[in-house]
Amino acid sequence: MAFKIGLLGLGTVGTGTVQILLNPAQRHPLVQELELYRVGVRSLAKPRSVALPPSLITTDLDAIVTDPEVDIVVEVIGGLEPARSLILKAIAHGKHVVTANKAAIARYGAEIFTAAEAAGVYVLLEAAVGGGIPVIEPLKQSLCANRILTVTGIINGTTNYILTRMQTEGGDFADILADAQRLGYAEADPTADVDGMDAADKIAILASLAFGGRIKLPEVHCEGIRQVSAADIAYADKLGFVIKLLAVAKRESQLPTESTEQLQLRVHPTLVPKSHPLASVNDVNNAILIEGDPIGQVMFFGPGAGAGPTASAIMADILNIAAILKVQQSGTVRSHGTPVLDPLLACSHQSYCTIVPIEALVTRFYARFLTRDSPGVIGKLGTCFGNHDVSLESIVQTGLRDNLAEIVVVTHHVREGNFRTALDEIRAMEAVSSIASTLRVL
Ligand SMILES: NC(=O)C1=CN([C@@H]2O[C@H](COP(=O)(O)OP(=O)(O)OC[C@H]3O[C@@H](n4cnc5c(N)ncnc54)[C@H](OP(=O)(O)O)[C@@H]3O)[C@@H](O)[C@H]2O)C=CC1
Ligand SMILES: N[C@@H](CC=O)C(=O)O
Ligand code: NA
Repeated sequence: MAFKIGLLGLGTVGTGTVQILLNPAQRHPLVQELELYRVGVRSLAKPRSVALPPSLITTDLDAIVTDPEVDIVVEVIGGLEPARSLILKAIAHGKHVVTANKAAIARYGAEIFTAAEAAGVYVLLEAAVGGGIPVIEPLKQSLCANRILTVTGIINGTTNYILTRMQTEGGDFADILADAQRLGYAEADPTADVDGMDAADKIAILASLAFGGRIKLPEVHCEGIRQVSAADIAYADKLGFVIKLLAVAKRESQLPTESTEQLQLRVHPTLVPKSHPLASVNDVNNAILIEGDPIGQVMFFGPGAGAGPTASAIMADILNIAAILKVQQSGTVRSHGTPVLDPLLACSHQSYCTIVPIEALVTRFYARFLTRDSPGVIGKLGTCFGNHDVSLESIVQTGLRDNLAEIVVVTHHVREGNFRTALDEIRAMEAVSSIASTLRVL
């Protein structure tokens, strides 16, 4: 008997998923036991790049998630509503759910997973982070014996694509973003990509899995790439760095004996040393570097967006569920009432993680100043930083821009609050025209 799939959405990811479902040859034999039963869309009139019988397609998505015949609902419509309500309704009707929707999971994960636990169904989301890269399942299963210390990732394909092209060809931001949209990488509203919110959603999901607690999304510090200029990219290059939008989740207390469990959780453009493994992750590729005890460092790398890669992750989740259903059907697993869920696949956190405020963060910074070209300015900047306990690794005048001296500073590890206070004082100095940019350094 085939497992029936109710697919919500036939856009980039939905189409990629249908292409796999309709072409099972040379894939896992279980793919042949899946039946594309209904497909929900917004517009029946829209031309589709996959040929499906019109009777399969409907605009009544409610009817799909409540249909007693459907075993697995695949939600790839995106956005918050009606995605959230449809997922909850599917769960209430005993359906397992597969979703790529990091925005909905990062905001409503607590509600969704609590409902799934009560109903005894799985909600799987491999496609939601890192597109085609297997990272959710490895975190839940292959790495589950580790104490995770840090998760550092390039987890937005659109911004990595934009930064890579700005770096290599110095192209125009708007043109490159339009290319990312055309290639199906960007969200329906690309603001979420460009301003870091998409990466914030994803790091919240990864942190929850890595550190075993729920995350309040507004506590994730989030900066996007709009302020990254061609000048910063050029200076970073001269100093031996590339600029990447990094998402970081880090346990503050590295010792298991320390009682307070606090996390750093942040997304921001970062100067990454060219020798670092994340520096060479280019274009739409994503990479997630995980440090755990006892494994050490392990990096997951691959295509972070696009139809085929994301559909690969969706299909992995569908097949995981189908495999469990098959075992249950064969009678080797008996369940009474609500089925018992596989604890490594399900998600049952109850408590919230504590996030450290960004002012308390200790990190390195790069800053670029435009000042009057007069004697003593570098000294004044250095003294001000020193007064606030901000130790400098380098301070150089790089040249003149618009008749102003351009001074670039790289700090040692400093407390963010101290650095910001020093900047406030520097901004008020008569000789300082502007602080053109500040970026963190890995
Ligand atoms: N694109 C990518 O590379 C990746 C996307 N994701 C996630 O996957 C999800 C889907 O993304 P993507 O495929 O790019 O999105 P698209 O915009 O390409 O497709 C969305 C699909 O959902 C349908 N849809 C949207 N809203 C409704 C609604 N209210 N009622 C009925 N149907 C609706 C649309 O119908 P119609 O076709 O009729 O307009 C369309 O078929 C998102 O959550 C996204 O974040 C995750 C990883 C990578
Ligand atoms: N818009 C996202 C798509 C995948 O999650 C991205 O660019 O990474
Ligand atoms: Na993934």
